[in-house]
Order: sequence, then structure tokens, then C-alpha cells
Amino acid sequence: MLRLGFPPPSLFSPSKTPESQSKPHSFARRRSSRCLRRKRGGNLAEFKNLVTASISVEGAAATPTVDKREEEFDAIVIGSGIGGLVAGTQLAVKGARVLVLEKYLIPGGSSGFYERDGFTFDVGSSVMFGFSDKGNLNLITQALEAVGHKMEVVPDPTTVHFHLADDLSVRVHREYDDFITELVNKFPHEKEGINKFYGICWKIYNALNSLELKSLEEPVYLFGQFFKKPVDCLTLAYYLPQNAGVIARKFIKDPHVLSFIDAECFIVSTVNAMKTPMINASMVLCDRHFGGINYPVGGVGGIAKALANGLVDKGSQILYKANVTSVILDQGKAVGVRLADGRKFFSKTVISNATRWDTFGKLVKADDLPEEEKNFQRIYVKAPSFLSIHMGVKASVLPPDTDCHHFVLEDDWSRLEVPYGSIFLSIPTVLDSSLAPEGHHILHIFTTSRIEDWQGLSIKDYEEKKELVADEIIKRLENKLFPGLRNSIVFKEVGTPKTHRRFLARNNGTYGPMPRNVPKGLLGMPFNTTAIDGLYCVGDSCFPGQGVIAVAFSGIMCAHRVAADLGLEKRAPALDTALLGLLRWFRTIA
Ligand SMILES: NC(=O)c1ccc[n+]([C@@H]2O[C@H](COP(=O)([O-])OP(=O)(O)OC[C@H]3O[C@@H](n4cnc5c(N)ncnc54)[C@H](O)[C@@H]3O)[C@@H](O)[C@H]2O)c1
Ligand SMILES: CC(C)=CCC/C(C)=C/C=C/C(C)=C/C=C/C(C)=C/C=C/C=C(C)/C=C/C=C(C)/C=C/C=C(\C)CCC=C(C)C
Repeated sequence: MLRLGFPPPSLFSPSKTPESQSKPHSFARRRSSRCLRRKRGGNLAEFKNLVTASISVEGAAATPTVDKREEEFDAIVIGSGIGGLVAGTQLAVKGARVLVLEKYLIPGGSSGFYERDGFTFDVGSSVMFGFSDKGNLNLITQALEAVGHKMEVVPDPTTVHFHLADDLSVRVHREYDDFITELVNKFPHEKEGINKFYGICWKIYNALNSLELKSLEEPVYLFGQFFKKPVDCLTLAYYLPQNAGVIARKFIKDPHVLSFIDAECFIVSTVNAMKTPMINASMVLCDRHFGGINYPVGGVGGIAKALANGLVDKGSQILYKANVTSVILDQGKAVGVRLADGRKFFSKTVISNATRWDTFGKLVKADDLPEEEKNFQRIYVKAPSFLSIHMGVKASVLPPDTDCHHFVLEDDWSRLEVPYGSIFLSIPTVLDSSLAPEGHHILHIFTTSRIEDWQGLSIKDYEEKKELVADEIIKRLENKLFPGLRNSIVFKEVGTPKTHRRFLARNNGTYGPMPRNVPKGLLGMPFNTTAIDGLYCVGDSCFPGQGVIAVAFSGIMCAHRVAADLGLEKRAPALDTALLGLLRWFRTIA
């Protein structure tokens, strides 16, 4: 069966919005009961919790408008992406009363899931960092543990198989030595440079891994870490303003190796190594070998479901179909939110998991954009969105031992960052066959694409263009990797940047912020506090940026800073002013 669209397909037409669907609630329940029948996709108790959470809060909110200040929460979180859920659950664990408001029908945002014809698709990436059982950087594991959940995972033997220009094929093996041996075998003359570059990545990773990770905006913690681990903190402070490309160029001369490192960085930052902060590069280039990439059994969507259930278990609430349209300000302080249906909720603090462009462009009705946000927009622009193709195929089309994740850049290195230039492909059924009907695999294909390409088209032209562009991409994969691919397709849905904008509520469907020019590493990236008292941001437009593990860290940092401001964690108000002022100044020089 061939279909074009995105979850749910009946909603997908350029003129409809999620709010205009007729029976979203029954859709959510149907989906829940279907999931209950799945063998490994989640257990009954989990799903009861999820549905009850939604019903109980909706019940509470059934009164016309909740606008009495005595109904106050400690924190309202706008959005249930992994950033919002981690912030919410961490606060709930510390004893705060949290309300998460999600526009869509299920939690997770870009890390959500959807089901069609027996296939369970991850909405976005299936490459999960931070999901191991060791070290301090397994932030997904830790976020789940905090609310008493543990997920079964399947270790991925190969993080990604690169198929690059000039017939360069490199497998990033789970074992670091196997990966380095393979790379050095391709470029023996650069053995020393390769070892030095990845060696520095390890130095940074080990420093990160030695710290207890909390808010860098909270001075008691930050100075405490400097006191306990001065060398590691100074190492991080030294590399904070640096980018991977400059460091790679100190040791490596061969342009092909440098292009390979560009591709390594691009898949996690959507920009080349010259623009990728060294700390972020080190984090991903090492975590994949330290803890390894591990795929959650039942699909990535299980992480958000477990966090949402954990939130409720800890006495907090989550409300779906809750589209926040504005943050309520009282004498310049954020005190609550207003929903599209007129309801209002009040809280001591408000945390936005919407992008900063949406938070300050739509949700906050301030006369002027705060200087802080002007600075953010001076340094960062919206990264492009994606064209994504979710397909079900006959298993016979894949050769035995096919890797789970692939990155394809066929002939021309210079096309790395060009829209549709390179192709990401994940086949999660290689690791968890329960995601597809027997004898089938899932192919999730994505490539960068800009919203401008999809605007101003009639519905017919839009649908035809989707089909055409998707077909080109599939043909390229057929030529490069899997002969016969097109004839093996049993299911296909195509999402465009407009789809991402609609269903993930992300400005222009952006994947997150990317530096406008060469940045000073991570120095210019804002943390969680904002220029508005009581309003915090979390997610990928906060330090350290794009990525599920990155937004999980942002959630941990945010919860710590908010908890300190709520009096649930130690704080030192005099030091706060000094540190926050200093960090603000750093950002202006970035
Ligand atoms: N696009 C991909 O391929 C993909 C896939 C998986 C993970 N990721 C990673 O996840 C990161 C994003 O995670 P995140 O936690 O920052 O955010 P997110 O975009 O995943 O989630 C934000 C959530 O907030 C909700 N929301 C936004 N505005 C709202 C409003 N006004 N009212 C109510 N709800 C609202 C959205 O519906 C969404 O569920 C990305 O940087 C990316 O690295 C991306
Ligand atoms: C404050 C000051 C100034 C100073 C001080 C010093 C210090 C102490 C510092 C510290 C720091 C820290 C702690 C930091 C941290 C950081 C972190 C954690 C980071 C992280 C990061 C992460 C990341 C970035 C990630 C990302 C990822 C991603 C994006 C992924 C993606 C994926 C995909 C897309 C897939 C692909 C696919 C295929 C190939 C198919």
C-alpha cells in the first residue's frame, strides 16, 4: 500500500492544522489500545497511566477556565519533547508540582512514534546516545531511572556505515579500536593525525564523564565542581569556545580525512566540522564507543512514554491537545500560560520546550525582543528541516548483515550541506524485528530540506512534488545500496518541512539552531534562564544544542536551575547575579 503523509495521514493536507481534526481524542485512545496489544511495545500498566494522566488532567481542566491563582503549579512545561519531559520529571522527583502541556496527542515531539499497518515508526532519529549502563553521560538511562523506569535495549554493533564520495566506505564500529583501525587502513599516511584528533576527543569526553552534570548557571554547583575536579573543569573551559574543524586541521592534512570528519560532524550538527563545537563533537564521537549506541526495544517512542508515565507516578500531570498560545506575564514576570481554547493555568515558573524562535516570536507578547534573544538570533539561524520517508519493505531486499544506520553522499564532497545532497537511512528493524510485520523491514530515510521549497504550492502540486522528490531519493539508495528497493516497498509515507512544522510545532520545521558563521564553540549558546523573570527555555535552542542526549542534558540543567529558584535546591542569590551576568557577557563576545 502506498500512502503519502505523516501522522495521522488523514490530517495531512497543507490547509489543515492539528487543532482542526474532528476526533483527536478517540484517535489517541485507539492508538493506546492498539499499543496494548503489541507484544513488546509497552505494558498495560504503562498505557493505563498514560491515558489516565491525560484524562485526569483533562478532567481537572473541564471546568471552563482554570484561572484562579490558588490552582498554581510550581512549574508549567510547554511541550513534551525529551527536553521538556526530562525537565518536568527531574522537577517532579525533587517534589515540585509540575504540569506538562503538549499540543499533540502523545508525548515525545521529534522523539515520538506512530503506527501504520503493523509498522511502528520512530518519528525522528533512531540513533540513541546516552543509553548505556555506565559512566555519568548516560543521560537517557539516568532520566528514566530517576522516575523508576528502565528500558530493555539492543546494542548496535555499528553506529553508522558511511558511504561517501570517491568510494570511501567506513563503518563506525562499536569498538573504538576497530573503528580507528578501519579508518587508518584507508589513510595510513594520516595515522598519527587521526589518533591525535580522536585522542583529544577522548580527553574532553573523559573530563565530561568525570563531572556530576547539573546546571552551569547555578554557582554553588559550578564552583563545587571546579573545587572537586579542577583539571577536568579547566579542560572543558579551554575547549568550550573551540570547534572540531580547527583542531582536526592542526593534526590532519589529507582533505579526504578532513571531509570524513566533516561528515562525522554533519550527521549530528547539520554543519561541517569548522562550525561544530569541539565539546559536542567529542561527546558524540566517543559516547558511541564508551557506552555504545543502544536501541530501545519497542522503539524510540517508548522513552517519552516512560517519562510521561514517570511524571504522573511522581504526582505531576501531563495534558495532551493543550496548545499554548501565550505566556501570561504579570509585571514582567511569567506567571502562567493561556491555551488556544481559552483555558489558563498558573504557576511559579514557566519552562518552554518550544524553540526559542517560537517562544519569543509567538508565546511571549513582549513589545521588544529581549537583547539576549537578539544576540541568540545574531549568532544562530534555524537549521533546515528534513524531508523524511518512512517505508515498509520486503525483508528480502536487504543483503544479510546490513547495518542499521547509513549515511550516503555519493559523488561530490561539496554536496554535504546542500539540501537533498546527503541521505540518512536507519533500519531499526535490524535491531528490533518486532517493529514490523514478519518478513518486513522499516526504512526511515531523511535528507535536509528547506521549507521555502514547499511553500506556495497547490495541494495537488505539493503532493506530486513529494512523490517526485521522494522517488529520486529512493532511486539513489537503490543504485548505491539496495538493488530492487523500489519494487520491495509495501508502505510509504513522506513528510516535508511543513509536516515537521505542523506536527512538531517547530518554526519552519527546523531541526534546531545552527551557527550563522563560524561560532566560538559553545560560548554563544544560551542556557535555560531568559531575560524574562520566571521564564526558562529547554530543548535544542539551549546549550548544548541539537540531539536527544543534548536536550536531555538541557532538561537536567533547567530542572536544577528552576529547583534552586523554587527553593528546592541550594542556591546563593548574590553569586547567582554575578554568574548569570558573567555568562551573559560571554555570550555577547561569542
Ligand atoms: N527531526 C529529527 O529527525 C529528530 C528526531 C529525533 C530527535 N531529534 C532531536 O530532538 C531534538 C528536539 O528535542 P526537544 O525536546 O528540543 O523538542 P521537540 O521538538 O522534540 O519537542 C517539543 C514539543 O513541544 C510541543 N510544543 C511546541 N510548542 C507547543 C505549544 N505552543 N503548546 C504545546 N506544546 C507545544 C511539540 O508538540 C513537541 O512535542 C532535536 O534537536 C533533535 O536533535 C530530532
Ligand atoms: C560555565 C563556564 C563558562 C565554564 C565552565 C567549564 C565547564 C565546567 C564546562 C562544562 C561543560 C559541560 C558539562 C558540557 C556538557 C556538554 C554535553 C553533555 C554535550 C552533549 C552534546 C550532545 C550532542 C550534541 C548530541 C547530538 C546528537 C545528535 C544530534 C544525534 C543525531 C543523530 C542523527 C541525526 C542520526 C543520524 C542518523 C543516521 C546516520 C542514519
